[in-house]
Amino acid sequence: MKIVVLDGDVINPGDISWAPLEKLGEVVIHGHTPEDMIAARAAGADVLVTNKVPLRAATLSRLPDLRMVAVLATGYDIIDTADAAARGIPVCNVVAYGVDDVAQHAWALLLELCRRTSEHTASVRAGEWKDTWCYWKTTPVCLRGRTLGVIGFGSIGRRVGELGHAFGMSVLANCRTPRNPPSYSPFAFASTDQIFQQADVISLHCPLTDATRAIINARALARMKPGAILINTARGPLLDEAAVAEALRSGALGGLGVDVLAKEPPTADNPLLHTPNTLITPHMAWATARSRQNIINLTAENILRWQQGTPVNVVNGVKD
Ligand SMILES: NC(=O)C1=CN([C@@H]2O[C@H](COP(=O)(O)OP(=O)(O)OC[C@H]3O[C@@H](n4cnc5c(N)ncnc54)[C@H](O)[C@@H]3O)[C@@H](O)[C@H]2O)C=CC1
Ligand SMILES: O=C(O)C(=O)COP(=O)(O)O
Repeated sequence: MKIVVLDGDVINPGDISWAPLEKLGEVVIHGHTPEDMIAARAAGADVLVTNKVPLRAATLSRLPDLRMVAVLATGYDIIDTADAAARGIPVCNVVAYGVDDVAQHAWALLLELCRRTSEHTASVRAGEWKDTWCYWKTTPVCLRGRTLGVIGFGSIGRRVGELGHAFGMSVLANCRTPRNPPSYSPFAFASTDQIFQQADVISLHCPLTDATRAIINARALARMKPGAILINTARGPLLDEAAVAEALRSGALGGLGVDVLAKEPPTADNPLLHTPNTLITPHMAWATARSRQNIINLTAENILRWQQGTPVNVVNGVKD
């Protein structure tokens, strides 16, 4: 069994172990693979392991040896899963490897937008704390009593909701199939429209699909409460970035905290690089050593279960 990792550098810069994968067969690990080198590197591989190297239909058509794809992530929008299914190739993702990491990161962005600790530290360091015992550059925001809208109420969205409840917020949640409401209150399942209209804070935790692409567009922004805060730790293309930038510039949107952008790394003309009240982190919500090791462990488990004929976490319905 030959297993080829197309892009191992980000997930494992050397501080965690590939051993669980290496137990499964001959493993070749590439740091990164440009799209035009995928076919050559995949030659003879039964399993391709990818973190962010895309496997689109045109690429899959050039990989006759391929029998299984293992994604080193939860989000699998980089794979043409329908085309893989048509070729009988199962695609497996990693579920719930770092729920607390991503939820905590969403909250780090939100709390920073409400409290601006870095901005005030910079101000103090710049010598601006003088003549008075207290000052602020932006009025602090308290979240108790406000409404948190969570779009995508799976593993991460649910944890973000729990944290919202702990901060005294009412929680509204939107997902495809509303079920198993949490036990805390106030909580309600809601449509995206209700969330746009009622939430003071909106946090995105749905996958990127045709249904969710640009879910935050000019129309959605126009329905939001003036000064609402938007958090996106899911996928960049969930936002129409130009429309969000305009809403930030006009003040209609009070703050934006994102860990993901439509294009990563961003090009210099990304409109969110220059908007006010904006925090951007470089797709690192997931990246604790524990979570990265969890991904490798769970990917090895996905490959093992597929080898044994009892695949799990198959996202494109191919069961053998
Ligand atoms: N920034 C980062 O480092 C990370 C980002 N992610 C992103 O977060 C996303 C969520 O991760 P998990 O909570 O683990 O996934 P999950 O699969 O547990 O939850 C996703 C939820 O979204 C819902 N959903 C699907 N389509 C929807 C739609 N059209 N409208 C509303 N809700 C919809 C599903 O019903 C489910 O409740 C992933 O898809 C991934 O893109 C995940 C891990 C790390
Ligand atoms: O799991 C995901 O979907 C993430 O976004 C973060 O992890 P990744 O960079 O994709 O390995």
